[in-house]
Amino acid sequence: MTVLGCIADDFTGATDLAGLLARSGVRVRLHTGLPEAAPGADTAAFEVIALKIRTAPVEVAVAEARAALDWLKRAGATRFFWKYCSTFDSTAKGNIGPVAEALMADLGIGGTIYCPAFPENGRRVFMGNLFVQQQPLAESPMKDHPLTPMRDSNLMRLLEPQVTAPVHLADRTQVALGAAALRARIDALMGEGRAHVVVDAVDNGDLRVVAEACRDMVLMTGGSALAMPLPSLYLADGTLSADAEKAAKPVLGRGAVVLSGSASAMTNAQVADYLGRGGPALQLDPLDLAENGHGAGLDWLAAQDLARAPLIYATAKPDRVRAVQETLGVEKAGAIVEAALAALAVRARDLGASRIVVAGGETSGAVTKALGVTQMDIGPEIAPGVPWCFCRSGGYQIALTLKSGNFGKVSFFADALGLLEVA
Ligand SMILES: Nc1ncnc2c1ncn2[C@@H]1O[C@H](COP(=O)(O)OP(=O)(O)O)[C@@H](O)[C@H]1O
Ligand SMILES: O=C(O)[C@@H](O)C(=O)COP(=O)(O)O
Repeated sequence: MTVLGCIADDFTGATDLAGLLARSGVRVRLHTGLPEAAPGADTAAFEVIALKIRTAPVEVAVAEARAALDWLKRAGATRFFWKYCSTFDSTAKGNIGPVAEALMADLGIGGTIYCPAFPENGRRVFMGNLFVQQQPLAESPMKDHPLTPMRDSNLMRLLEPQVTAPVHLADRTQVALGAAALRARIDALMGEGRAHVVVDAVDNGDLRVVAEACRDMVLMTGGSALAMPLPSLYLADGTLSADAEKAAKPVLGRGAVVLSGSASAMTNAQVADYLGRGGPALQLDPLDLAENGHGAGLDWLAAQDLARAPLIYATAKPDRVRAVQETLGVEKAGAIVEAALAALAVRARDLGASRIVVAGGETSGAVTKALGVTQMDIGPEIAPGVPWCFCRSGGYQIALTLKSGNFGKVSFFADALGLLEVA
């Protein structure tokens, strides 16, 4: 029986959430996209549905999230988690707020909480302001994100234009009073009407207090780290019985490929590190892709020794990305790169790559869809929030890791490839 039904707004975010829940040893099942079949009798305690709605039009995002909620309800879930990015990636239109309000309406509830903090990756919320390492969000590299540039650090100001009900803050002084006092404060802030409450958290201890205070709420929203304590809280209070079924480790071949479509500061550093190791690499130029398609990339890939894990990347510095976007438009530039990397992933798999490393949230969504992956088991964690996932694609058993642009150490690509045993 499903205890918690989770909806994630992108694919990297979903593997992040599933990986953190799975740390507890409970069974977590990840669906990429809305499952076609109705829930069966074998639902996992934690079911995660990965959508690709972070930058979708609001109506599309809301419709898909509501369909996912309906599936999770039919799986037996009575509590739900809406997972968005730890850097609150969204625009004034949404989609964090509109999806939360649609879920609240469908669940018949008046309020929910918002806490994107992910301290292990340097995301902390203090007095309603989101920090990335030591920088306020709007001064961090997220200010230059190609699709959702974050130009304000204050979560209340970011959320207000996205919702119709009032936005409040339960700050760290209230979190410091412990779970019971915090819950009383949140309930008071929510009052009788509809309301949204941003909650501070600067470390995992704070997140445990917030999770403990809110664990029986019908809907919680936040980053993966807020959900992380829930399995142990549910095990402790008997909501969940111990169920430590783990994913079986598949035998994988030596072929691998690294596909990078993230333009984040961290991914730029990771690409530079991997290039420095001297393996085969191909840089994609979006302007060239727009004019000539990605046939040349497919030919290049076919000539590579996949045991050397070639890197194919569109990753570029912000000024280069901006120049491309000015020529092609933001959406078209993104779509062209995503389509090329998705096609290259399919070709790499068909050529024998059984370990596929993908960098970038939108990119991961495009690649996973093209590979026809519908369900994944969670394997070992390469870095906080980035597990290897095992799945089937086109008749092949593969391992896929979907790395958020900002996650992982500089050596992430080599770390990932070094972690799994190959035949
Ligand atoms: N050189 C480039 N020029 C323009 N757009 C790019 C370039 N490289 C990547 N992109 C696009 O930028 C977006 C990056 O988003 P995403 O994959 O979600 O990465 P992140 O995880 O860093 O947010 C994608 O749509 C991708 O196709
Ligand atoms: O919460 C996070 O930071 C991640 O799980 C996440 O959502 C990453 O999104 P991308 O940076 O777009 O990969």
